[in-house]
Order: sequence, then C-alpha cells, then structure tokens
Amino acid sequence: MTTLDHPVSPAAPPPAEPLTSIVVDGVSKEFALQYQRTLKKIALAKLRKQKVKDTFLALEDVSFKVPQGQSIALMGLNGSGKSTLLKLISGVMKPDAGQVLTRGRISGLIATGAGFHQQLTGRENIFMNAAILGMSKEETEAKFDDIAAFADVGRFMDTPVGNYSSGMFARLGFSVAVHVDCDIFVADEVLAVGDRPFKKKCMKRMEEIRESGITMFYVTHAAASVRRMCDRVIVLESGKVGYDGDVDEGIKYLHYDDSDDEPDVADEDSADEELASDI
Ligand SMILES: Nc1ncnc2c1ncn2[C@@H]1O[C@H](COP(=O)(O)OP(=O)(O)OP(=O)(O)O)[C@@H](O)[C@H]1O
Repeated sequence: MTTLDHPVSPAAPPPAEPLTSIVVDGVSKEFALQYQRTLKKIALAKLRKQKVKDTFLALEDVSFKVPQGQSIALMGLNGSGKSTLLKLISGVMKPDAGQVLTRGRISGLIATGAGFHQQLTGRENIFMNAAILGMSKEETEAKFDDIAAFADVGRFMDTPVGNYSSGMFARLGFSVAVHVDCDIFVADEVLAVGDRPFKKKCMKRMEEIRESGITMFYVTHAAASVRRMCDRVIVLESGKVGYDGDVDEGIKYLHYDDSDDEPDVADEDSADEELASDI
C-alpha cells in the first residue's frame, strides 16, 4: 500500500472537490493452496504424481476510486474476496499486481481481536492495540476512559483477554478502533458480533464517524444498515467487481430484498431493519 500525498488536516480549508481517499488500481491477489501439509505427505503425493499445491486468484483486476468522506458497503457472497480487499486497503497485505493508494491514517477492525495478546489484560491490550493503530501513549491515556466505557467489559478490564468471551473480545477491539483519529475507517462485518445493545452502539458510532467526514469502507450483508449508512455499494463476485454504484440498485442487484427469502433470513433482515430504525 502506498500513501497519497497530503493527509487530510483538520486545519486545512475545505477543498471545492473532495480529495481522493482511496485508489484501487488493477489490483489482483493470488493465494497458494497447499494440498499436503507434511513432508511425508508431499513426498507421497509427488510419487503418486498428485498435485501438492495450486494457486487461487482471490482478487482479479479490481479498480475503483473513493472520494474523501464517502461511505461504501462492500458486499458479495462468502469467499468473493471482501476481506482480502479490506486487508489490501488497510495495508495488512500487499497486492500481487496493481496498486492501492490511501490518504491519511487508517483505523478499523479487520478481524476480531487481531493484534490482541491473550496473556495481556484488557487494559494492556488497549494500549498495545492503540499503538499499532498509530496512537501515542498520551493520546491513549487521554481517551482511555472513553474506550473502556464503550467496551463496557466491567471488572474484566484487568484480567487477561484470553478469558474473555468472543463478544467481549470484539467489543474491546471495536472500541479501540473507533477512538482512533483517522481519515479512513475500514471494518469487516462489525455488526455480526456483539449483542443487540452493543450493535446499536456500534451503528450509532459508525454514523458519527460517517458524519464527521471520514471515509468509511465496510463489509456487511445487512441491507437496512447499508441503506442507512452508505452512499455507494461495491459488490464483489469471485474476486471481480460485479457492481459499483447506487445503494438501492446494489441491494436489488444482490436480490437482498427478495420476498421469497427463507423465514430465518427474513427474520434476520427485519431485525436489521428494526436495529437501523431504533437508532
Ligand atoms: N491466506 C489465504 N490463503 C489461501 N486462500 C485464502 C487466504 N485468504 C483468503 N483465501 C481465499 O480467498 C477467497 C476470498 O476470501 P475472503 O476472506 O476475502 O472472502 P470474503 O468475501 O471476505 O468471504 P466471507 O464473506 O466468507 O468472509 C476465499 O476462497 C478464501 O478461501
């Protein structure tokens, strides 16, 4: 990942045209699929003239630009390449072809608990995670009470996160991510974790992030929250951009509004609708 010049400064006068926040230009990412794990199995497979490894193109020639302040829902079926694209944008991974350019500081949540150390306490992990996201110790100290209040893990703040439930883990990670001053916020299915009150709090916070002019790029399957929070939908299909444009058209494109959904899927959708309207 390369950085675009001139990070957004709060002191800068508002430009006539929004600055470009993210450029994804002809990006491809290939993964190696290892069929045999041990040396013995590899040797046996080679003797039997079986394939020991293969490659898989998770992203193929993906291109788009995002203006500063736009809020994008990255959608698509399981395995279509959403998380991989998010990792390339956040700089966790490098593309094999093409380039990704971003402007300013990036924060967000790529994987629940990524960068957390099981043996360290919630408090220690907040400081470590915040440092990874580019916050100084003083900055973290100043925001610590807000981060702790948002995570709301109570007395568990001073116990090792290895003893946390998966929801508590997610709350802590999300809480640090949303308290970082950033220009781009990326998030992978944040609303898929946590209980209902926490989901509500996350959505509210994400709305605040959006309203503050931060570029948002997040993966979701929830049509109602996309309608509420996004200006644009990008749909990935087997690693390629299948759709890029208006939100309502994007949801239609995905058939997420079809009335012949399975009952449990319809329930999930109406819960999402309810959650979005609750806020
Ligand atoms: N490190 C890796 N090694 C090999 N294959 C990988 C790796 N990471 C991802 N893949 C493969 O790349 C494809 C895209 O994965 P990715 O996680 O980006 O999809 P996704 O759209 O986020 O899926 P989901 O909705 O299930 O989270 C999948 O087939 C996955 O198995």
